[in-house]
Amino acid sequence: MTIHTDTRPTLNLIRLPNGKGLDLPAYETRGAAGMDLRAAIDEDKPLVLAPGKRALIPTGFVFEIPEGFEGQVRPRSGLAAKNGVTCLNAPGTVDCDYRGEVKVILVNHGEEDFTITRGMRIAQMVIAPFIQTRIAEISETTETARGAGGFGSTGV
Ligand SMILES: O=c1ccn([C@H]2C[C@H](O)[C@@H](COP(=O)(O)OP(=O)(O)OP(=O)(O)O)O2)c(=O)[nH]1
Ligand SMILES: [Mg+2]
Repeated sequence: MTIHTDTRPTLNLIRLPNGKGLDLPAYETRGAAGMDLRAAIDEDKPLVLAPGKRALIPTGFVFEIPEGFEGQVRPRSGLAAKNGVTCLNAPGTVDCDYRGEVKVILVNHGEEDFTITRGMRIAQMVIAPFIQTRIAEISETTETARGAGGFGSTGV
């Protein structure tokens, strides 16, 4: 018999009053990189995002992201491709010391109104490791072949 242990880090979360009854953020498939986040808006107050407009949408949860990891709030490609709806600040950064409600900044780059209803999966969050560096001010950098070339310097 093989005993499978789940070695994944744990993501603790707290459900806020506006998250009552919402499905937990979840990985929709076995290999999904991101867990989908749902709109914790009022059932009887759908949010109509007009073309060019943005909105800060609550998810109903506070996440306790493990130390050394961040949450990256990213768009869902389906909303982007079909409706032109994306995360304005993609990827949004959720710090591991943040203890407020995770929110999603959606923008409608499409040509039609986009209606967001309670529980709609509006974005996804990827948990990724990060490092912090020591920061040191210096007077000269090392020489490299690239030098200061960038922004298309190597051609198309
Ligand atoms: O899409 C996002 C981006 C950020 N946050 C929360 C978690 C994050 O830890 C905090 C601060 O984000 P950020 O550092 O990107 O924003 P800021 O404008 O620099 O605010 P602050 O001065 O609070 O750091 O806001 C979200 O809930 N969703
Ligand atoms: Mg900041």
